[in-house]
Amino acid sequence: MRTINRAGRTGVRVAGQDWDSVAGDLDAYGNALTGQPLLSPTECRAITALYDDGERFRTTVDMARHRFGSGQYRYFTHDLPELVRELRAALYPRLLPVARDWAGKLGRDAPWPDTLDEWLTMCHEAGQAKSAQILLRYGAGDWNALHRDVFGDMVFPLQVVIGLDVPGTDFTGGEFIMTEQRPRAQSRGSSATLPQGHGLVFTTRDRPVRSARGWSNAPMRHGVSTVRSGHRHTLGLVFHDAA
Ligand SMILES: O=C(O)CCC(=O)C(=O)O
Ligand SMILES: [Fe+2]
Repeated sequence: MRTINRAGRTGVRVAGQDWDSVAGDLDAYGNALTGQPLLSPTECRAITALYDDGERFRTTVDMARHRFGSGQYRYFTHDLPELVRELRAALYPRLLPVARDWAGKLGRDAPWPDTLDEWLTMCHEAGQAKSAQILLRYGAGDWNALHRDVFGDMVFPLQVVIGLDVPGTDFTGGEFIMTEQRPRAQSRGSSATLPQGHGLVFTTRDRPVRSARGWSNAPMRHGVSTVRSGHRHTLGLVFHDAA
């Protein structure tokens, strides 16, 4: 795709985000929008156009068939588009301080090395060797059930979804939604509309929340509310690989 030569810009855009603000929102809500786009509208359209290029993907999931909701998503092969590879590698070290901080608060090991490549080698050696990067396509009536993208013991605690369409113009409905299961209490919900090209960083499995005795573990789930009209595409970046 033509964006290949501009892939270096992605690293610049990742570096230009206000990561302190992202970390603050992650601590408060378990999810955080990037304040600035990670992808230009042209790049968003180029990635969306890949959806119909079957060679790019290792598997296609019909969400209704698995009772995951309604709609479709496709797992990229390891031969990721340059832009996607660069984005994932640039995001990993930005999320690492939060991952390590959360593990410390929960009294857990923090097995994640400084670079994504080293972490992926660990995933592969542990038997999680398949690409987990996905492109999702939702039409009117489609939705994504509340879930967690965990494929085994190797888990990076944060992931990123990037909106590829313009909400309100290309589609209506289709909000990103999250629930936080509070210790010994009812769950809290949150939602986000993803502006085109913007990323939403969110909790993969669980996160520390303050409790009377220090920190408790709050299980989190994410999904997408029903798309009312149009089409909604997203790029899902997960930092561990799949089994
Ligand atoms: O389409 C979305 O906003 C969320 C997709 C999703 O489940 C993910 O990226 O893990
Ligand atoms: Fe997901």
